Amino acid sequence: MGRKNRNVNKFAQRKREKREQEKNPQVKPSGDTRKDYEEIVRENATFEQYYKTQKVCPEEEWTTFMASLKENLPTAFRITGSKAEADALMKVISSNYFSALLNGEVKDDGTNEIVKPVNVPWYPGGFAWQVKLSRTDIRRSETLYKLHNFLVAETAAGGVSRQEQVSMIPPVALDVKPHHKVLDMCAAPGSKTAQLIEFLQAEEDKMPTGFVMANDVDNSRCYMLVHQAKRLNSPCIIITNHDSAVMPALRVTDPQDPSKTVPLKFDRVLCDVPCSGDATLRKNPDIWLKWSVGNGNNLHGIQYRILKRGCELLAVGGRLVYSTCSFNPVENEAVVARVLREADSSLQLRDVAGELPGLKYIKGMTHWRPASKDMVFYDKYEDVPERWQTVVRPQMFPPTPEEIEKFHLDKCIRILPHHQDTGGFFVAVFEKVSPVPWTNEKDPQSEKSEEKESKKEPPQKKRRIGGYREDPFVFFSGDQEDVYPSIKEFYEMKEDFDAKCLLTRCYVGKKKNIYLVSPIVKDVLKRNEANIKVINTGVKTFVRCDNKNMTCPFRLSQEGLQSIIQFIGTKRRVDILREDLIVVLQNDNPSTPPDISKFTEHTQNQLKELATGSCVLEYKDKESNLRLTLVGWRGVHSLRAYTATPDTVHYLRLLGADTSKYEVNKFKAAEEQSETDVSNVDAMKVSNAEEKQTESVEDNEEDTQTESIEDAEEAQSSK
Ligand SMILES: C[S@@+](CC[C@H](N)C(=O)[O-])C[C@H]1O[C@@H](n2cnc3c(N)ncnc32)[C@H](O)[C@@H]1O
Repeated sequence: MGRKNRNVNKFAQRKREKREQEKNPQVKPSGDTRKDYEEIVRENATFEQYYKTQKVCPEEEWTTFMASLKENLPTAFRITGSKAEADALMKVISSNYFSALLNGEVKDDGTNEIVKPVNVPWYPGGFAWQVKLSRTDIRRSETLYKLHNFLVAETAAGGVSRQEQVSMIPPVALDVKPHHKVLDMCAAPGSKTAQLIEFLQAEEDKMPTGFVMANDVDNSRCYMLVHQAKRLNSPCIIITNHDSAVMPALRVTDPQDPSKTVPLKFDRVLCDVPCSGDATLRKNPDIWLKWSVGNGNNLHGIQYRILKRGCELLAVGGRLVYSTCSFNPVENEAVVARVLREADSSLQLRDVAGELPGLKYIKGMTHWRPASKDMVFYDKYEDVPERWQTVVRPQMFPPTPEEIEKFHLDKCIRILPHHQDTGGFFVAVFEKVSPVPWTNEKDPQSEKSEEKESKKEPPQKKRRIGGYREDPFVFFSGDQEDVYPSIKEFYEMKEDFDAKCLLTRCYVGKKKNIYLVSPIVKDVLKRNEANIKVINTGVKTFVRCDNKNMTCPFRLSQEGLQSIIQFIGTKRRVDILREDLIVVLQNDNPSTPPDISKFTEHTQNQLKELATGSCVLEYKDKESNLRLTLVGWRGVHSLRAYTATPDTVHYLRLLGADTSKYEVNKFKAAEEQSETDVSNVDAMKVSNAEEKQTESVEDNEEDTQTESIEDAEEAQSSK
């Protein structure tokens, strides 16, 4: 029997498939079951019997509950970025991309009702939207081609995150602030991690003092997290690859005495655990075919162990969210109750309904009946036949009347699909009021042994982690570092910038990219080198560009600009006017950058004083407070921006400029193709296949686009 290879490189596999598909558009990429989904009979008698018995839904709502589960899932998305940027994008969406929907031009296929976009009431800032159309509906509608293009491009630029509405709840319930140390225990593919980072970075212009550690046991899925982190350009994220049930104990510098360390405890922990996923039936209809009562039973153990470890790593006074996309009380309340039972009042459930205004839900359950695979239900463990006793465990049973009083499981939140036309979801919010009794959190002896552990010598060469070779993380030694003095001089780096937070990914050889991490991230990495498997960290801040008439061999990188700009002096900054920035962005062909004579006198005067090379283009709209900062390049006679295409379009949109050259109407394109003797049907097929491909990878695949564009531009400008 062949052994399952956990370490298949899914990105490489997808790229191979993409190449295959370009040759033959009829070939479906692996995992693309969308067409099959339309053919799936959305029924499962065992599923119905199980959940009817559990009473997961009030009896009078059962028919609506089941009917809703059989419908396709609406599309939901969030607007990201700073408040001013998100406000500007909201305006653009309402006036340009929602116009067909707001004008009542789009109707629901089934009910023929007019489809209107719904603002999600409980999402902070009103930045989340839901439209009662599936992704496929939007993709296939000519009326909505602009909205579709917008969603795809803005997802790539990081202006929008497409995410199921209910999946947005845990990070909001976690209430993350910029100073929090946050652990996301089961993070991949990373939609919630992205939200955590957004909340952490809520204060524009300030580097957060907290950080997010995003962990996943699956090595290849960790690279989906790398993609998310890259979109958000954060110096405050560490991606790790551990079984979170045995997540290592980490240490940080003692703030009272920097010569010592203290255990790292997290202010916020997210346990979005692996689950049977049966509340995602609307998005994943194949679950109708394979649902079994055994799935939930089998997952209870690992869910409990992850939650328990999360509670250990949580700081006293901190908050932990446990969530699943399952309806099953064995995966939900039973896990919560099991940990509360062991916690002996050190943990308490918190009622967060008030923090999610307008969210419809039902309260957590206090009674359920575990079942074995043969669909026999049990009221107590003693009734379970011996052959099922290793599967149906005593801890899966509901709490006693005394425990019901004590645990307050009714503070858990259950969302059913018909509540607000979403998938189902379960959320429990814990607060830690004292150390958990099963660990020796107060015992200095145990802390000492942990300290010894984390003081091991760092590995001197690349480590092999889960089958992949990870490049090392090599920190600068400050002003003594060979390349830093030229960077410091060229960009007039301020004295309070800690160059020791810069790092490269090689011990020897020419440094190509220089990354930046925040001081706390650096501390965590340095103090725990020997016992954490770090997959990625740091935001690309400087990129080598030799032969460019520059006294400094490094240009700025757009990814890291936001994090470093506060430390850059005035010499390399250009205060650019709106009309000039539009000229720069609209002339985005790197081989024909706009001539300096094309700009206003205001901008030209500054450029006269600016030596050739990398610079910062700064634009501020006084009325809206919208501030854009872009990496520019002052050529001998020209000025251009160093932005990848999705970012260019994003900035043009924010500036209210014309983006029509990027708004390809694939339906018109297909028509034109059919006129040139290509079958209309075939052209549409190709176009649809390409888009399916984009959609299937957009949330998952590493974003190589920015890199390749930057490389191409670099090649151009070094000519
Ligand atoms: C429900 S998904 C998480 C979704 C993610 N939080 C998001 O919002 O995108 C569960 C994840 O848990 C990971 N996982 C499963 N067992 C794990 C373990 N023992 N430790 C850490 N991660 C685990 C899986 O690889 C999977 O990526």
